[in-house]
Amino acid sequence: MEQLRVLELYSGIGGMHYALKECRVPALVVAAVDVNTTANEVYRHNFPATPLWAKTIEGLTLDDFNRLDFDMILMSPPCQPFTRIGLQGDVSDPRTKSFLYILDILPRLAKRPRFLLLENVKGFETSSARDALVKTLKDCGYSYQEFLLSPTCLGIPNSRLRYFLIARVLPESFSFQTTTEVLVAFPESKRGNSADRIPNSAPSHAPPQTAARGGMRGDFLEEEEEEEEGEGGAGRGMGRYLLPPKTLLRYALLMDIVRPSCRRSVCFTKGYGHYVEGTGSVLQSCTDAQVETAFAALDSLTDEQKLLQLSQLRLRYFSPREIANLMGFPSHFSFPENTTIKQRYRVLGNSLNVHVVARLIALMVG
Ligand SMILES: C[S@@+](CC[C@H](N)C(=O)[O-])C[C@H]1O[C@@H](n2cnc3c(N)ncnc32)[C@H](O)[C@@H]1O
Repeated sequence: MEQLRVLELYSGIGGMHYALKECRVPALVVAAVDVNTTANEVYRHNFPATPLWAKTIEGLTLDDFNRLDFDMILMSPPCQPFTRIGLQGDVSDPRTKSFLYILDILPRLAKRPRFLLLENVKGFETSSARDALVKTLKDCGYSYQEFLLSPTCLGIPNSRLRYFLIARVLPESFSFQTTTEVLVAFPESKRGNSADRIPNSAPSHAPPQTAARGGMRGDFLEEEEEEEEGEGGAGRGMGRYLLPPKTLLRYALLMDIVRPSCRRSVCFTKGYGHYVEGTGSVLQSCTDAQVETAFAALDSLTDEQKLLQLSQLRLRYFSPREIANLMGFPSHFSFPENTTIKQRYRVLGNSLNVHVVARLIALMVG
């Protein structure tokens, strides 16, 4: 296959770019576009050779698009207009404007891209934005398939249920039978191509199949460096991720606690490390202690006693590196030194599972 020219829209920290590399399709990202300064710094740090356009998508003209002469669009438009906890502003939310602009540009391009992949949150599938996308694709002569997939379906111990759509320009056809239903698992390829083999052959940080057996330890977690910790355990090593006393007291009962041997964790979102409820799991780093004992009769204790009891578990946040591991970022992915921990959580929370998208790209082009 000749090298595909890929346009990465809403590029963030480059989750799509890593997925493209992982699936080993000969491809070149001809431009990545995003307005977020922090995300762009991380992107540039990891992909210094890729042209990064730090501007709004609505700011690109039809000529700009045509000059890029691309074969594939990979995109993750902002998801807030479609989330359950958002206001579900859908197409009337100003954050959907750039996406509608892309739909307006697509039929007017000098050359229709052969492939298109979109990622968004669960909820997008029932939106008017999705209806507009599907209508545009049909009008422009694409076949498409929609999915709701979580990394757990690849044996990765992290939930992140997301909507995906892959499209291919007719008369080219997909290697699997498309359906109008939203698929919740990867379909079997009729061509017996490489889509199913990606996680085995790719140089990924953690082969999902071993993760399914071994839990998080070894494959996803960083070493605990106890000797580096300062007073109270909140030193420079992993101790810096310990939950502060205030958080322990206020939110202990609301947290999703996992042990290193666990094969699950909840979706990490952009507020992780800052807000506790519903933003991601916390890790019980001392496994000698029992959760049941630490939580026993908490109501009857003074704050001081509660803290003493809860601190046996050594509950800590997953580090940004660990979250990147769970999201399938390769071990050579890194952050610029000046990116704060809070910024790291934010941009990771906005990103995607690289292994899931790698599979989808392989399925799309296969
Ligand atoms: C869901 S995140 C995409 C994350 C990306 N796939 C990754 O792996 O990090 C959406 C991104 O779109 C960017 N964005 C939102 N509106 C934009 C616009 N109008 N033009 C360009 N970028 C935009 C945000 O800055 C954010 O980084």
